[in-house]
Amino acid sequence: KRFTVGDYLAERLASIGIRHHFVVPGDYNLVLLDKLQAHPDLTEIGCANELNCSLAAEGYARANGVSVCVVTFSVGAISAFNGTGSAYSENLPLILVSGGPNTNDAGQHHILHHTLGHGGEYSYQYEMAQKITCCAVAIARAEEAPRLIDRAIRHALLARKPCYIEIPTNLAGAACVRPGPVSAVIDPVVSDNAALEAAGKCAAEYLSGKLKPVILVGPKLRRSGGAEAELVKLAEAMGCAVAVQPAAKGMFPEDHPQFVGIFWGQVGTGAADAMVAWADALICVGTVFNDYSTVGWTAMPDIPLMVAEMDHVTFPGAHFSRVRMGEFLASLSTQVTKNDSTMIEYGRLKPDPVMIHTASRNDLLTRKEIIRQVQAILGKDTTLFVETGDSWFNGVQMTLPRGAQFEIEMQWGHIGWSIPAAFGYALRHPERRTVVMVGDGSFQVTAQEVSQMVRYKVPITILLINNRGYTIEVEIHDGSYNRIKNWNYALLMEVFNGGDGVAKGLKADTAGELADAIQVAAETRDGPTLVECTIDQDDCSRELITWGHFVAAANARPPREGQA
Ligand SMILES: C/C(NCc1cnc(C)nc1N)=C(/S)[C@H](O)COP(=O)(O)OP(=O)(O)O
Ligand SMILES: [Mg+2]
Repeated sequence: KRFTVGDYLAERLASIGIRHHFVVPGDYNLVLLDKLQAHPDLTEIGCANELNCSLAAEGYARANGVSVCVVTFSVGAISAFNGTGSAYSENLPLILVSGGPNTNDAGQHHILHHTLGHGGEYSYQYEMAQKITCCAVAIARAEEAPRLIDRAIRHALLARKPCYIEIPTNLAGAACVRPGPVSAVIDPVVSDNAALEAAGKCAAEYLSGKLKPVILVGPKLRRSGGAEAELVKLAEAMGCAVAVQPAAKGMFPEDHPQFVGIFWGQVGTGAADAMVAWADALICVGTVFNDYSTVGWTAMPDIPLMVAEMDHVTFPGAHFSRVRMGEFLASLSTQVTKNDSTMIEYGRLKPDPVMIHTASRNDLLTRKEIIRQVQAILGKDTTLFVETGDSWFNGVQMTLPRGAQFEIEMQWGHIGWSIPAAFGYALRHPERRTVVMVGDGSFQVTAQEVSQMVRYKVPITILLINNRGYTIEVEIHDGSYNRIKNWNYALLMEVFNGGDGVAKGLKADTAGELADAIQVAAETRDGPTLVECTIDQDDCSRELITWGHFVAAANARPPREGQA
């Protein structure tokens, strides 16, 4: 049997640990899909559309570390660019593979279907892909496939960013040599010893004489290839307070005695805001200070920072390249001296879930009651996905028990991300309980992927918070455009079952109905359970209103002199 370009790609994908590939077929990629499907370690997962396909791959990369999405040229890839953008901004190595035109058509003024129809060059997609990936390759001859495929995949793994591989429809089945050792693609970059040592000395200087050091954890702690264990070791060597940015929730254990809460300005939790403001030294690990995580730039640390990133460390007045985060944290934890002055009584988190009043069964459902009931089901094997919307604030306020995971897409913030992303994630982690909190507006964007959860029997609990519209936008700046057409969401499961599925769609208008629905979902392992939770349109968190005000103010800043 001839070994082909498609087989080469399949072999590489399997050898870097991918077990599921997300696809939407099209005549530019059918032969390629045959080759991928033929690989014994790869399972083909069909998606309803390419936006969902790319977002499912984004979610899979959260679980697996790397993922692949395979689409057809132009009409497919341009939708998949959105999930690729999410992977880029969320630092996830998603491999975007697109079928491409037959190599005989380029430069012949042939007008091809699915393309812009000008009969000219067909490199526009590859050029667009270069903007949203760390490495884009378009294979023009089978002989160059191994070099280009290996280069793209290695770049993605090292940079923790998506890459792009374009394979013409008539090359997927062309003869190709077999891949060499996979170590050539996956071997990590290690620190430069001299830089590592110098960075350690600089850190000791930065910390010496400081009275109140605090560690601030950001999302790139995990996204940089996981230095979470080293971070706990450093924190325990110092004994100081540890605050966590909202997009990093769950990356430091919340039951740890040094955890002081989520640092999100005045909408954070516990003592985090006060402790970060009080610190005289901040060790920032994988932090991202964007407009949303700083509450419209109102919650920015105002002291000189020490920042550890995936492959460099910076201090006030010093920068050290090729210092890997994990190695730096590990070496630092052997050098620092204990300084637990920030572990004051005020900082110790009180588990506040008990503070929420328990509604009686017939009470109309409220946001707080939903939080209370979801908090009660969080366990060591739960992963909670929180969608853009008030679900961000509801989820951030929950307390994660040891082992519970939290997934949020706070940099890209694409409403609807959570449905396909949770689907991709749960395929890779069938042993975990995946729970999604998603608003009605977001759900309407990618609802089709629930049918794939039914098809692949993925046990996900979807808590759809129906507050009749785009409430985040209402709090930022209201208008008619924030109203949406209400659906009968619970009935959708009948539609998605299509006569042969068994998934359940339940409606919860009262506290009792929610409790019953959560119980049904907990017992359902052979497919998703959708619970439509009805709450009042104005029942949103105080934090959303505060945050919305400051984000609106940041958006409204007048143009600078000469910009108007
Ligand atoms: C429309 C938009 N953001 C703008 C937006 C528009 N388009 C995409 C793809 N992503 C986005 N974030 C947002 S946050 C809605 O309030 C979400 O509504 P919903 O899911 O219903 O949640 P809440 O009611 O809790 O806000
Ligand atoms: Mg809503």
